[in-house]
Amino acid sequence: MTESVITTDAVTVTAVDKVFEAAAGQVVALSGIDLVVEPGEFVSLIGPSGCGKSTLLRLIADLDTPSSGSVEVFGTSAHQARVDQKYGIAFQQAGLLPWRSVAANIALPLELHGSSSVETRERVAELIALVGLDDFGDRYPDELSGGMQQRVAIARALAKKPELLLMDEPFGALDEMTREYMQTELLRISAETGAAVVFVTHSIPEAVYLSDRVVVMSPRPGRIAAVVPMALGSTASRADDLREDGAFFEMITAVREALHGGAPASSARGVENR
Ligand SMILES: Nc1ncnc2c1ncn2[C@@H]1O[C@H](COP(=O)(O)OP(=O)(O)OP(=O)(O)O)[C@@H](O)[C@H]1O
Repeated sequence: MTESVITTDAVTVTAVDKVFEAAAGQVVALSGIDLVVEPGEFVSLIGPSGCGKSTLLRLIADLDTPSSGSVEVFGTSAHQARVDQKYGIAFQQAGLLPWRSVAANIALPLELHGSSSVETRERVAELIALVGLDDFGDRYPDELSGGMQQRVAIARALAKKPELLLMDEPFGALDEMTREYMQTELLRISAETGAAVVFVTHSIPEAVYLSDRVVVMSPRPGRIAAVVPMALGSTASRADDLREDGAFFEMITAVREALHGGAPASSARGVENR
């Protein structure tokens, strides 16, 4: 007799449409979206400006609801997953509270969830070490660089040990060197925590470097045009020198061609080749 192992997807998006009622009429932001993200998998969403990347992430995060179709997170509704704090979320702006220290910012979700002060202190110390901010726990956000602020935001998102991280251009405001460094750090952190990640980006190399699969979207209405698997080995084993590897450039070309419907072409509006 063979044993069957039942695994629950991290994210299951089924036949999702999203229509906004705007003053100028209806905007069909998403149409017929089907997407499954496996536990521990790193999936990036890329596509031209306005193709619905942020809208899709917001539906997964239960910050908005689909017009039709369904979104499940670890087998429950997106709403229930939010209530159960099954995911952490990080945006382009770190969104830290300026009057709270680094440690107190990271502690916030734990305090809101009623963790004891001993538990909170121990978990905050673990998280500060995880994101490499030892010695900065007592500092305030305005004393930190942009990259350090994003580390705090990532630590805060991980506070409740979520098995899913939702990230909307978290490194978009960083300079190129800091951005590459943070990408490598994010892969280390996601390997250490085992969390699945859904990551919105405008950068093709960023999507390629980070992802197991890159989801390429097309606009008006926002659809999934292609899903490109990255033949670059496990994300946990990727290091900086991958950026100079021929296989890396091949994957960049594959994503760029998918963005242009298979034809080699110049850059799509809102998508960066750097
Ligand atoms: N609250 C809203 N009301 C009306 N229209 C909206 C709303 N939110 C998004 N849209 C529209 O839905 C479409 C998709 O927007 P969304 O922000 O998801 O795109 P995006 O791919 O993340 O864009 P960008 O790359 O520029 O951030 C756009 O046409 C946008 O104008």
